[in-house]
Amino acid sequence: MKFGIEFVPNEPLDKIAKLVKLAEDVGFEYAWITDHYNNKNVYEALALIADATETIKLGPGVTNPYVRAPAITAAAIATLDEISNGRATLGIGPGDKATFDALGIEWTKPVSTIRDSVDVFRTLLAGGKTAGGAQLGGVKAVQELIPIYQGAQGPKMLETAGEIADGVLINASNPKDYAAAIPLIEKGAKAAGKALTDVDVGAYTATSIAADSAKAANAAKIVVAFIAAGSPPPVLERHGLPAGINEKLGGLIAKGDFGGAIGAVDDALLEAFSVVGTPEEFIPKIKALEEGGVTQYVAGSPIGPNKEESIKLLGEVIAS
Ligand SMILES: C[C@H](OP(=O)(O)OC[C@@H](O)[C@@H](O)[C@@H](O)Cn1c2nc(=O)[nH]c(=O)c-2cc2ccc(O)cc21)C(=O)N[C@@H](CCC(=O)N[C@@H](CCC(=O)O)C(=O)O)C(=O)O
Repeated sequence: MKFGIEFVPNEPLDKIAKLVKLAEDVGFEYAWITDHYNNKNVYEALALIADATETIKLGPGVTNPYVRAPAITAAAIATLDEISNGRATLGIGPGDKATFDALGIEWTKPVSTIRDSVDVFRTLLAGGKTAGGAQLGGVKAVQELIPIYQGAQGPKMLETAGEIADGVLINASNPKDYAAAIPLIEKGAKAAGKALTDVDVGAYTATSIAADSAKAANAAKIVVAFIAAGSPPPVLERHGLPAGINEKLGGLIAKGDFGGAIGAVDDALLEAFSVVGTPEEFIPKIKALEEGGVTQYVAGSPIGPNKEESIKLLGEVIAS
């Protein structure tokens, strides 16, 4: 199992860079930085992280082909690859409607848009020219392939990821979600003449680890509340959760009653939408994901009550 870690660039970037260096030191292989317009810029964050680290692979987890033209993303990732001495990875996803509504961007045909953007990335990153005549010049044409990972959850997106991407990053924390996703990824991989083993299946989880189990669980509750609120009925059914819990949590969140939302998150919701506990409790949970076909465990927000402590504890899990 490979290990990755996610950071949201909404805190001081020098602090994030130090935490990524710590993650590298304890054995993490990938650092994924989220990309939302209302946070700090993903590429400036990645440049600082590249400068602070030596071996960890790093990239947006995930950007999208709507807020930046694919050629701009290709130039940004080629630049990151140059300044990180060949450690760049590119995570690309369809983004979300709320973001594009806020930015006045029309969000159409996400599957074909992702597919077309990956074509542009591969052409430009290999030093080629697109049909429209775009070509990277100022950055070293990247000879070796920069791995392209696709953020995906819907069935069509999962199948497309299996077909066109080197990896997939799935916002899910429970083996039941991978039991549903992996056959779709495999179908897409086979359509491209690949095997499932050619695709790095990344579990982009809501992680919270601490020496004290209850503290770990409590730190995850607000994140789980948001995930559950955004989960469609079929996902609730998959996890045996009560119908309407998404609306209930969504209502509490919408009126700013975060205490009420946290209070409504029980063990069943934690089990469905996060991986929480002590290092000893983590090991079988990660094993279960690995047996379910996950090949990269990505420790996503909140990571734990104290990020630095939690990264060190995850290092114990990686070493086990
Ligand atoms: C578009 C959507 O795809 P989805 O994969 O479910 O999108 C949910 C998320 O993956 C998407 O919002 C991501 O951008 C969210 N996301 C992030 N989004 C961000 O904006 N920033 C991030 O940092 C970020 C990180 C991230 C990490 C992992 C991850 O899995 C997702 C992440 C969907 O509805 N897909 C359906 C329908 C697709 C569809 O619209 N099909 C149409 C159009 C077909 C066409 O496009 O040609 C049709 O069939 O007619 C499907 O896959 O079946």
